[in-house]
Amino acid sequence: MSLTLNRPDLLRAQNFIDARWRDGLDGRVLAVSDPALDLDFARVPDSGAADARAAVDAAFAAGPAWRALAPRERSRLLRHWHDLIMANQEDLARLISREQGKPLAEGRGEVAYAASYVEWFAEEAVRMHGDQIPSPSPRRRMLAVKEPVGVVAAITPWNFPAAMIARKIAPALAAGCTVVAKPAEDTPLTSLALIKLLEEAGLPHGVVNLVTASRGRAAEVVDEWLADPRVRKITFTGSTPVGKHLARESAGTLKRLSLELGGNAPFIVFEDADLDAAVEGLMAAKFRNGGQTCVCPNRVYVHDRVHDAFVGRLCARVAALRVGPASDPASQIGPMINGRAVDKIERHVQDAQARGARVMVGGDRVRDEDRPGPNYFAPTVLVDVDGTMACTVEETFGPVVPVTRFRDETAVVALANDTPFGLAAYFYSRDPARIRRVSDALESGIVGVNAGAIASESAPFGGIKDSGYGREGSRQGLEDYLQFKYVCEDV
Ligand SMILES: NC(=O)c1ccc[n+]([C@@H]2O[C@H](COP(=O)([O-])OP(=O)(O)OC[C@H]3O[C@@H](n4cnc5c(N)ncnc54)[C@H](O)[C@@H]3O)[C@@H](O)[C@H]2O)c1
Ligand SMILES: O=C[C@H](O)CS(=O)(=O)O
Repeated sequence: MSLTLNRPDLLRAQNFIDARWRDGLDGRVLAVSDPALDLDFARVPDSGAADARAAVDAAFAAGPAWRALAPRERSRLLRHWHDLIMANQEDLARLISREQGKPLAEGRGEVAYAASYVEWFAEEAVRMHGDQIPSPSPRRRMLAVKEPVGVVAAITPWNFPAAMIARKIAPALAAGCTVVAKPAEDTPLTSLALIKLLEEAGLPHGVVNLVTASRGRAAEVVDEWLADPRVRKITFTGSTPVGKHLARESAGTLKRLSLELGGNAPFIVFEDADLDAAVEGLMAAKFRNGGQTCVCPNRVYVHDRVHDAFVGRLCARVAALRVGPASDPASQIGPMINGRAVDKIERHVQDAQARGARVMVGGDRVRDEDRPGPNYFAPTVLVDVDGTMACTVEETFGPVVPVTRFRDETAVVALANDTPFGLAAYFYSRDPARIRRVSDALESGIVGVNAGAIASESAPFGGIKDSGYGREGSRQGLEDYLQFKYVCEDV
């Protein structure tokens, strides 16, 4: 099925380096597949080290002029980019849904979410205030000046192909940095379209450069950036193993790092919770993007006293979810990104069942005339889940809700924290003292209290422990692209 765009020129097939759209230097190409049918529908360059080097050459050369540009001018470019993104929201949503699989309504929502980061940092660009330090002597002037870190390498995942790259490029540009970027091999088209719009917004030559590469050549491209001393920062969103690899390999040139990694979020329903609110919060947090979200609940703990009532209401809502392709406006759960993802989800469900869990809803792949592709999995609720099961230890990254009973607050908080990860955690309670206790005790970068939809450009997004470090969005998000210079002047 062809991809219909109001602006066909937003479907790009080349890298963007030094303000030129160009093929990969060795001519190799990467097919882009539609997860709904597992069929290739587009081609982009399968870039290598030479393309990566050319991107850094351009970004490094563009650095001084971009850094010297008045912050208000950088802000104006970002505001124009924001306006162009929103003016092309439908086309960008279609690209997201086609290459990533999420329902079109979610694609539209992601475009607006991505644009909100661009708008936020258009506003922050003119607020990069340093400090004048009180001097011990009238002859001495002491300043703490904020300066851009320099060339930034941005590497992004497939699950939010617009939002993840927008929330890296926008603060980098606001801070006065230049950028080389590589999107995930499954979803390069959205990033390329966003760069096309950034070019139209007036991006100067070399300020942002994007190369695409296959999974097999991603390391070749990124290793080039890791070894290049001109690259001063890596901002990465993706799996923890790759994040740890980048941290190790960037040590040679002591780059700054922002790592937004994997998660294993607990979702706790206490006996005093508003059960309807908790069900709606779980539905919002769990089934966004079919569960392919780093902050989605991966473990659900429900107090024994309300377990059966909660599970009954939850199962009714989950059973009603419609699974299907983005081309069906009624779809609420799209295909998973690829066969590897579906295999992992199936492995988690079968492992849980083998260890004693019961399937209340779903539990299997879905494939029929309405869902002809191989990448659909039914929204699933498991009960009698325990900590020996893979679905509670590993990030499932799919539409599976594993439910465990608990009776004691201290014990359930210990369970919630019993993971190497620490990105997001959620709980529902109407007891103010408990809300304070549990918010303080949970080991995660983000805590949702009686709230399932927590993402916002104005909040510091990021994790602790094996979920990484650094923050994206908020005032803090700009600091990751800045460094202090202490100026001490005797007059
Ligand atoms: N914390 C967050 O904000 C956040 C957001 C989205 C996804 N994630 C995590 O990402 C994972 C799923 O995304 P994914 O499958 O794209 O992750 P991934 O780590 O496999 O890939 C992420 C990016 O890294 C690149 N990459 C892969 N191997 C590489 C290597 N050896 N060297 C250099 N680059 C390499 C990929 O091409 C891609 O662009 C999940 O664990 C999810 O939790 C985290
Ligand atoms: O998948 C990870 C994303 O960062 C989630 S969110 O869109 O920022 O909530």
